[in-house]
Amino acid sequence: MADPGNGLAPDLRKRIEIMADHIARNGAEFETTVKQKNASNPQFAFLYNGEGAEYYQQVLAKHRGTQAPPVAPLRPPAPSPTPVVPAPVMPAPVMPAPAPAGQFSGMTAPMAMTAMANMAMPLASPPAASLATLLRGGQVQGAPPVELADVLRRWKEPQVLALTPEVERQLHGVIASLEHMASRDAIKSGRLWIECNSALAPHIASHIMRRVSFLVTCAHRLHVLYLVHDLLQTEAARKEPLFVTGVLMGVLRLVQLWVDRGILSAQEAEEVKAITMAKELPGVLSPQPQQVTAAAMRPGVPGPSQTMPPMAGAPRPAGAPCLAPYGAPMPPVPMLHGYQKQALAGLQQTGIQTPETVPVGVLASMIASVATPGRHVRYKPLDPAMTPQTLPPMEVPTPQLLAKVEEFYEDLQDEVNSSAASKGRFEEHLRFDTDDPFPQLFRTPQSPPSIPPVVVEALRRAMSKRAMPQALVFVTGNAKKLEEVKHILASGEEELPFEVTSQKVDLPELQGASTQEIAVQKCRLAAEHVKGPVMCEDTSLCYHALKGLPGPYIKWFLEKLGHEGLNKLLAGYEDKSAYAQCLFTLCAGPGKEVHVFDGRTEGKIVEARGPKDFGWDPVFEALEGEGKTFAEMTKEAKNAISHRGRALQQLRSWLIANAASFAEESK
Ligand SMILES: O=c1[nH]c(=O)c2ncn([C@@H]3O[C@H](COP(=O)(O)OP(=O)(O)OP(=O)(O)O)[C@@H](O)[C@H]3O)c2[nH]1
Ligand SMILES: [Mg+2]
Repeated sequence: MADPGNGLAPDLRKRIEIMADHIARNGAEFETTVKQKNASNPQFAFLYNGEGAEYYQQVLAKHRGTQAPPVAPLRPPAPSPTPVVPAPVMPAPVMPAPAPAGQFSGMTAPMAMTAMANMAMPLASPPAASLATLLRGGQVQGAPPVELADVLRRWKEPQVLALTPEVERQLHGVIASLEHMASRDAIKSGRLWIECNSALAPHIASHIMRRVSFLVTCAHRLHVLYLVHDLLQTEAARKEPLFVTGVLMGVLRLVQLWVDRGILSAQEAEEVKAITMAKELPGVLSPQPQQVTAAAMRPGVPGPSQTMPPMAGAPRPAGAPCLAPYGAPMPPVPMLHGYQKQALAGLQQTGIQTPETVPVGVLASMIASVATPGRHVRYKPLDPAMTPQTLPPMEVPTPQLLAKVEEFYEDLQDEVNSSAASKGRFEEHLRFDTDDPFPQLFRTPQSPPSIPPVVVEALRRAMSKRAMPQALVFVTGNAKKLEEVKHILASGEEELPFEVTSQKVDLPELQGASTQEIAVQKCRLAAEHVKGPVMCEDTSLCYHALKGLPGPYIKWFLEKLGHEGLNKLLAGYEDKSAYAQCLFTLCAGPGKEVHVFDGRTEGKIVEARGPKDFGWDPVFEALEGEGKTFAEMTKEAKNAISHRGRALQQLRSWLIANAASFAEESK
């Protein structure tokens, strides 16, 4: 087919393309107005089937994703028999669209949260004005005109105050808890946390905004949005909202931003604004919700219950975490191209409408409801059936996690059994517990009165336990070492402030490096492997006559030469002395500092005596061993003087002295 644009003057082509773009974005009323304004302008004859009309229809159809209608033969514009009253047009945006980076900084809490609605979902594109149709199920009458330019002039960006690292860390935890699922519990505890920190609400909201920009999956964004939704709903149900004031202007500005970005047409924005300004929430939706929904869904586009793809421009490499680690530099802001609207599928709308029964994109009306004095929104907690979850398969809870849950419920039960006493203690904690690792969480005057103190206390205790690492993993491939380490730790006077578990991993060991370097490298690998706090050890047997050899390579010497060979190595030397060295290493997690603890025992190499179940024990006679080889000694006697016992004793003392900082480092 011939290109109808061929042969047109370049400037006419350009004019046509620009006009088609504007009209496609701004809708039918915009087109009507432009036509009326240019009825006698030959430069826009293509609007009236004049020169370039076919090309114009083609470009327009391309923008709208439809087929171009056939163009009628050239004819002059028909004079209108009656004067046509121009339809209202959206005022031209007076604010430039902000750059993507930092676009949400400086917003108030609710505004920032509203903006999240904007960012939360890449959705299906309903037909034009379907958003309004879904919202209203009929005409919105009497919406007062909004002087947008005036609103925008008066609206000021609020100052953003920094959060303390501790609060930011806790917020990170709240967001991370929503990565896979917006479970009731996760939403509820997230909301309680924000409420407990309501004095910092605007700060928290802007931080949520910042972090939400970097969440890779839309499911995660959506879940954070549910948290915000729940928070606002709870706020709305309060007589005196904690922090939502002066929201309306922010909402209006956001609507304008949505128009600027092509998310809403001018027509849709006008209707959203009308709803935001309306005195009442819209009534019951259309009696045929299924039909509305079907019309709003585009075939082939995943519905809310299906898996949504990650945001455009932010592909997630396999296995990469959804949430940037706390304190990590943020990656570039994902582009927001591709955001489109969608209705929630399958909503059965009956009875009084609450904001939750309205598709998520309608946060504007929710917030306006909250912000307007005297307007009350019925609170309805999140219903998982109404909140689509795009979940990866659930991980099976680890026995450790289950044990912690068990412990929590035991604590709770204890508290219920002695509630009077616990109440007193709870109040005491509120005032005096300066060691509380989560002070902001439980010491604010606005702790919700609805939470029974026993629950808060149990939660506080559970959380302070969480301040310690769940487990310190001893990584070794050597069962005999593990046996000795367990024995040494169990027999110590002071209990290690960490629960030591073990993982059997044969880690590769550096060659040609010093014993110290080998041990440090081994521990780093272990921390990477475990992704958490670890301890390791590396044992050497060093002959003085051989200037420290075999040293860290004793494992391979022993394997190839056996006990006899280990003796023969010294055949040509008078000096049979040697020392056993154990380097215990400790690391709080991947990339963290490795602490080294060096334990040594002097002795000499002798002919094998005693049980042969552990390494070179039968050929090593310690100076303090009263003539016995390590193999001939009891476990207790060996551990009391052994290289391992000594290194582990140092590690234990260090950990006891540095428990809090190590626990902090391992988070
Ligand atoms: O008689 C012994 N008394 C000990 O007290 C002792 N501690 C370690 N060893 C042996 O010395 C080599 C060290 O190598 P090593 O530190 O790399 O250990 P490993 O590779 O077996 O385990 P790990 O590295 O996974 O922890 C290995 O052959 C160990 O069996 C010992 N022999
Ligand atoms: Mg080894």
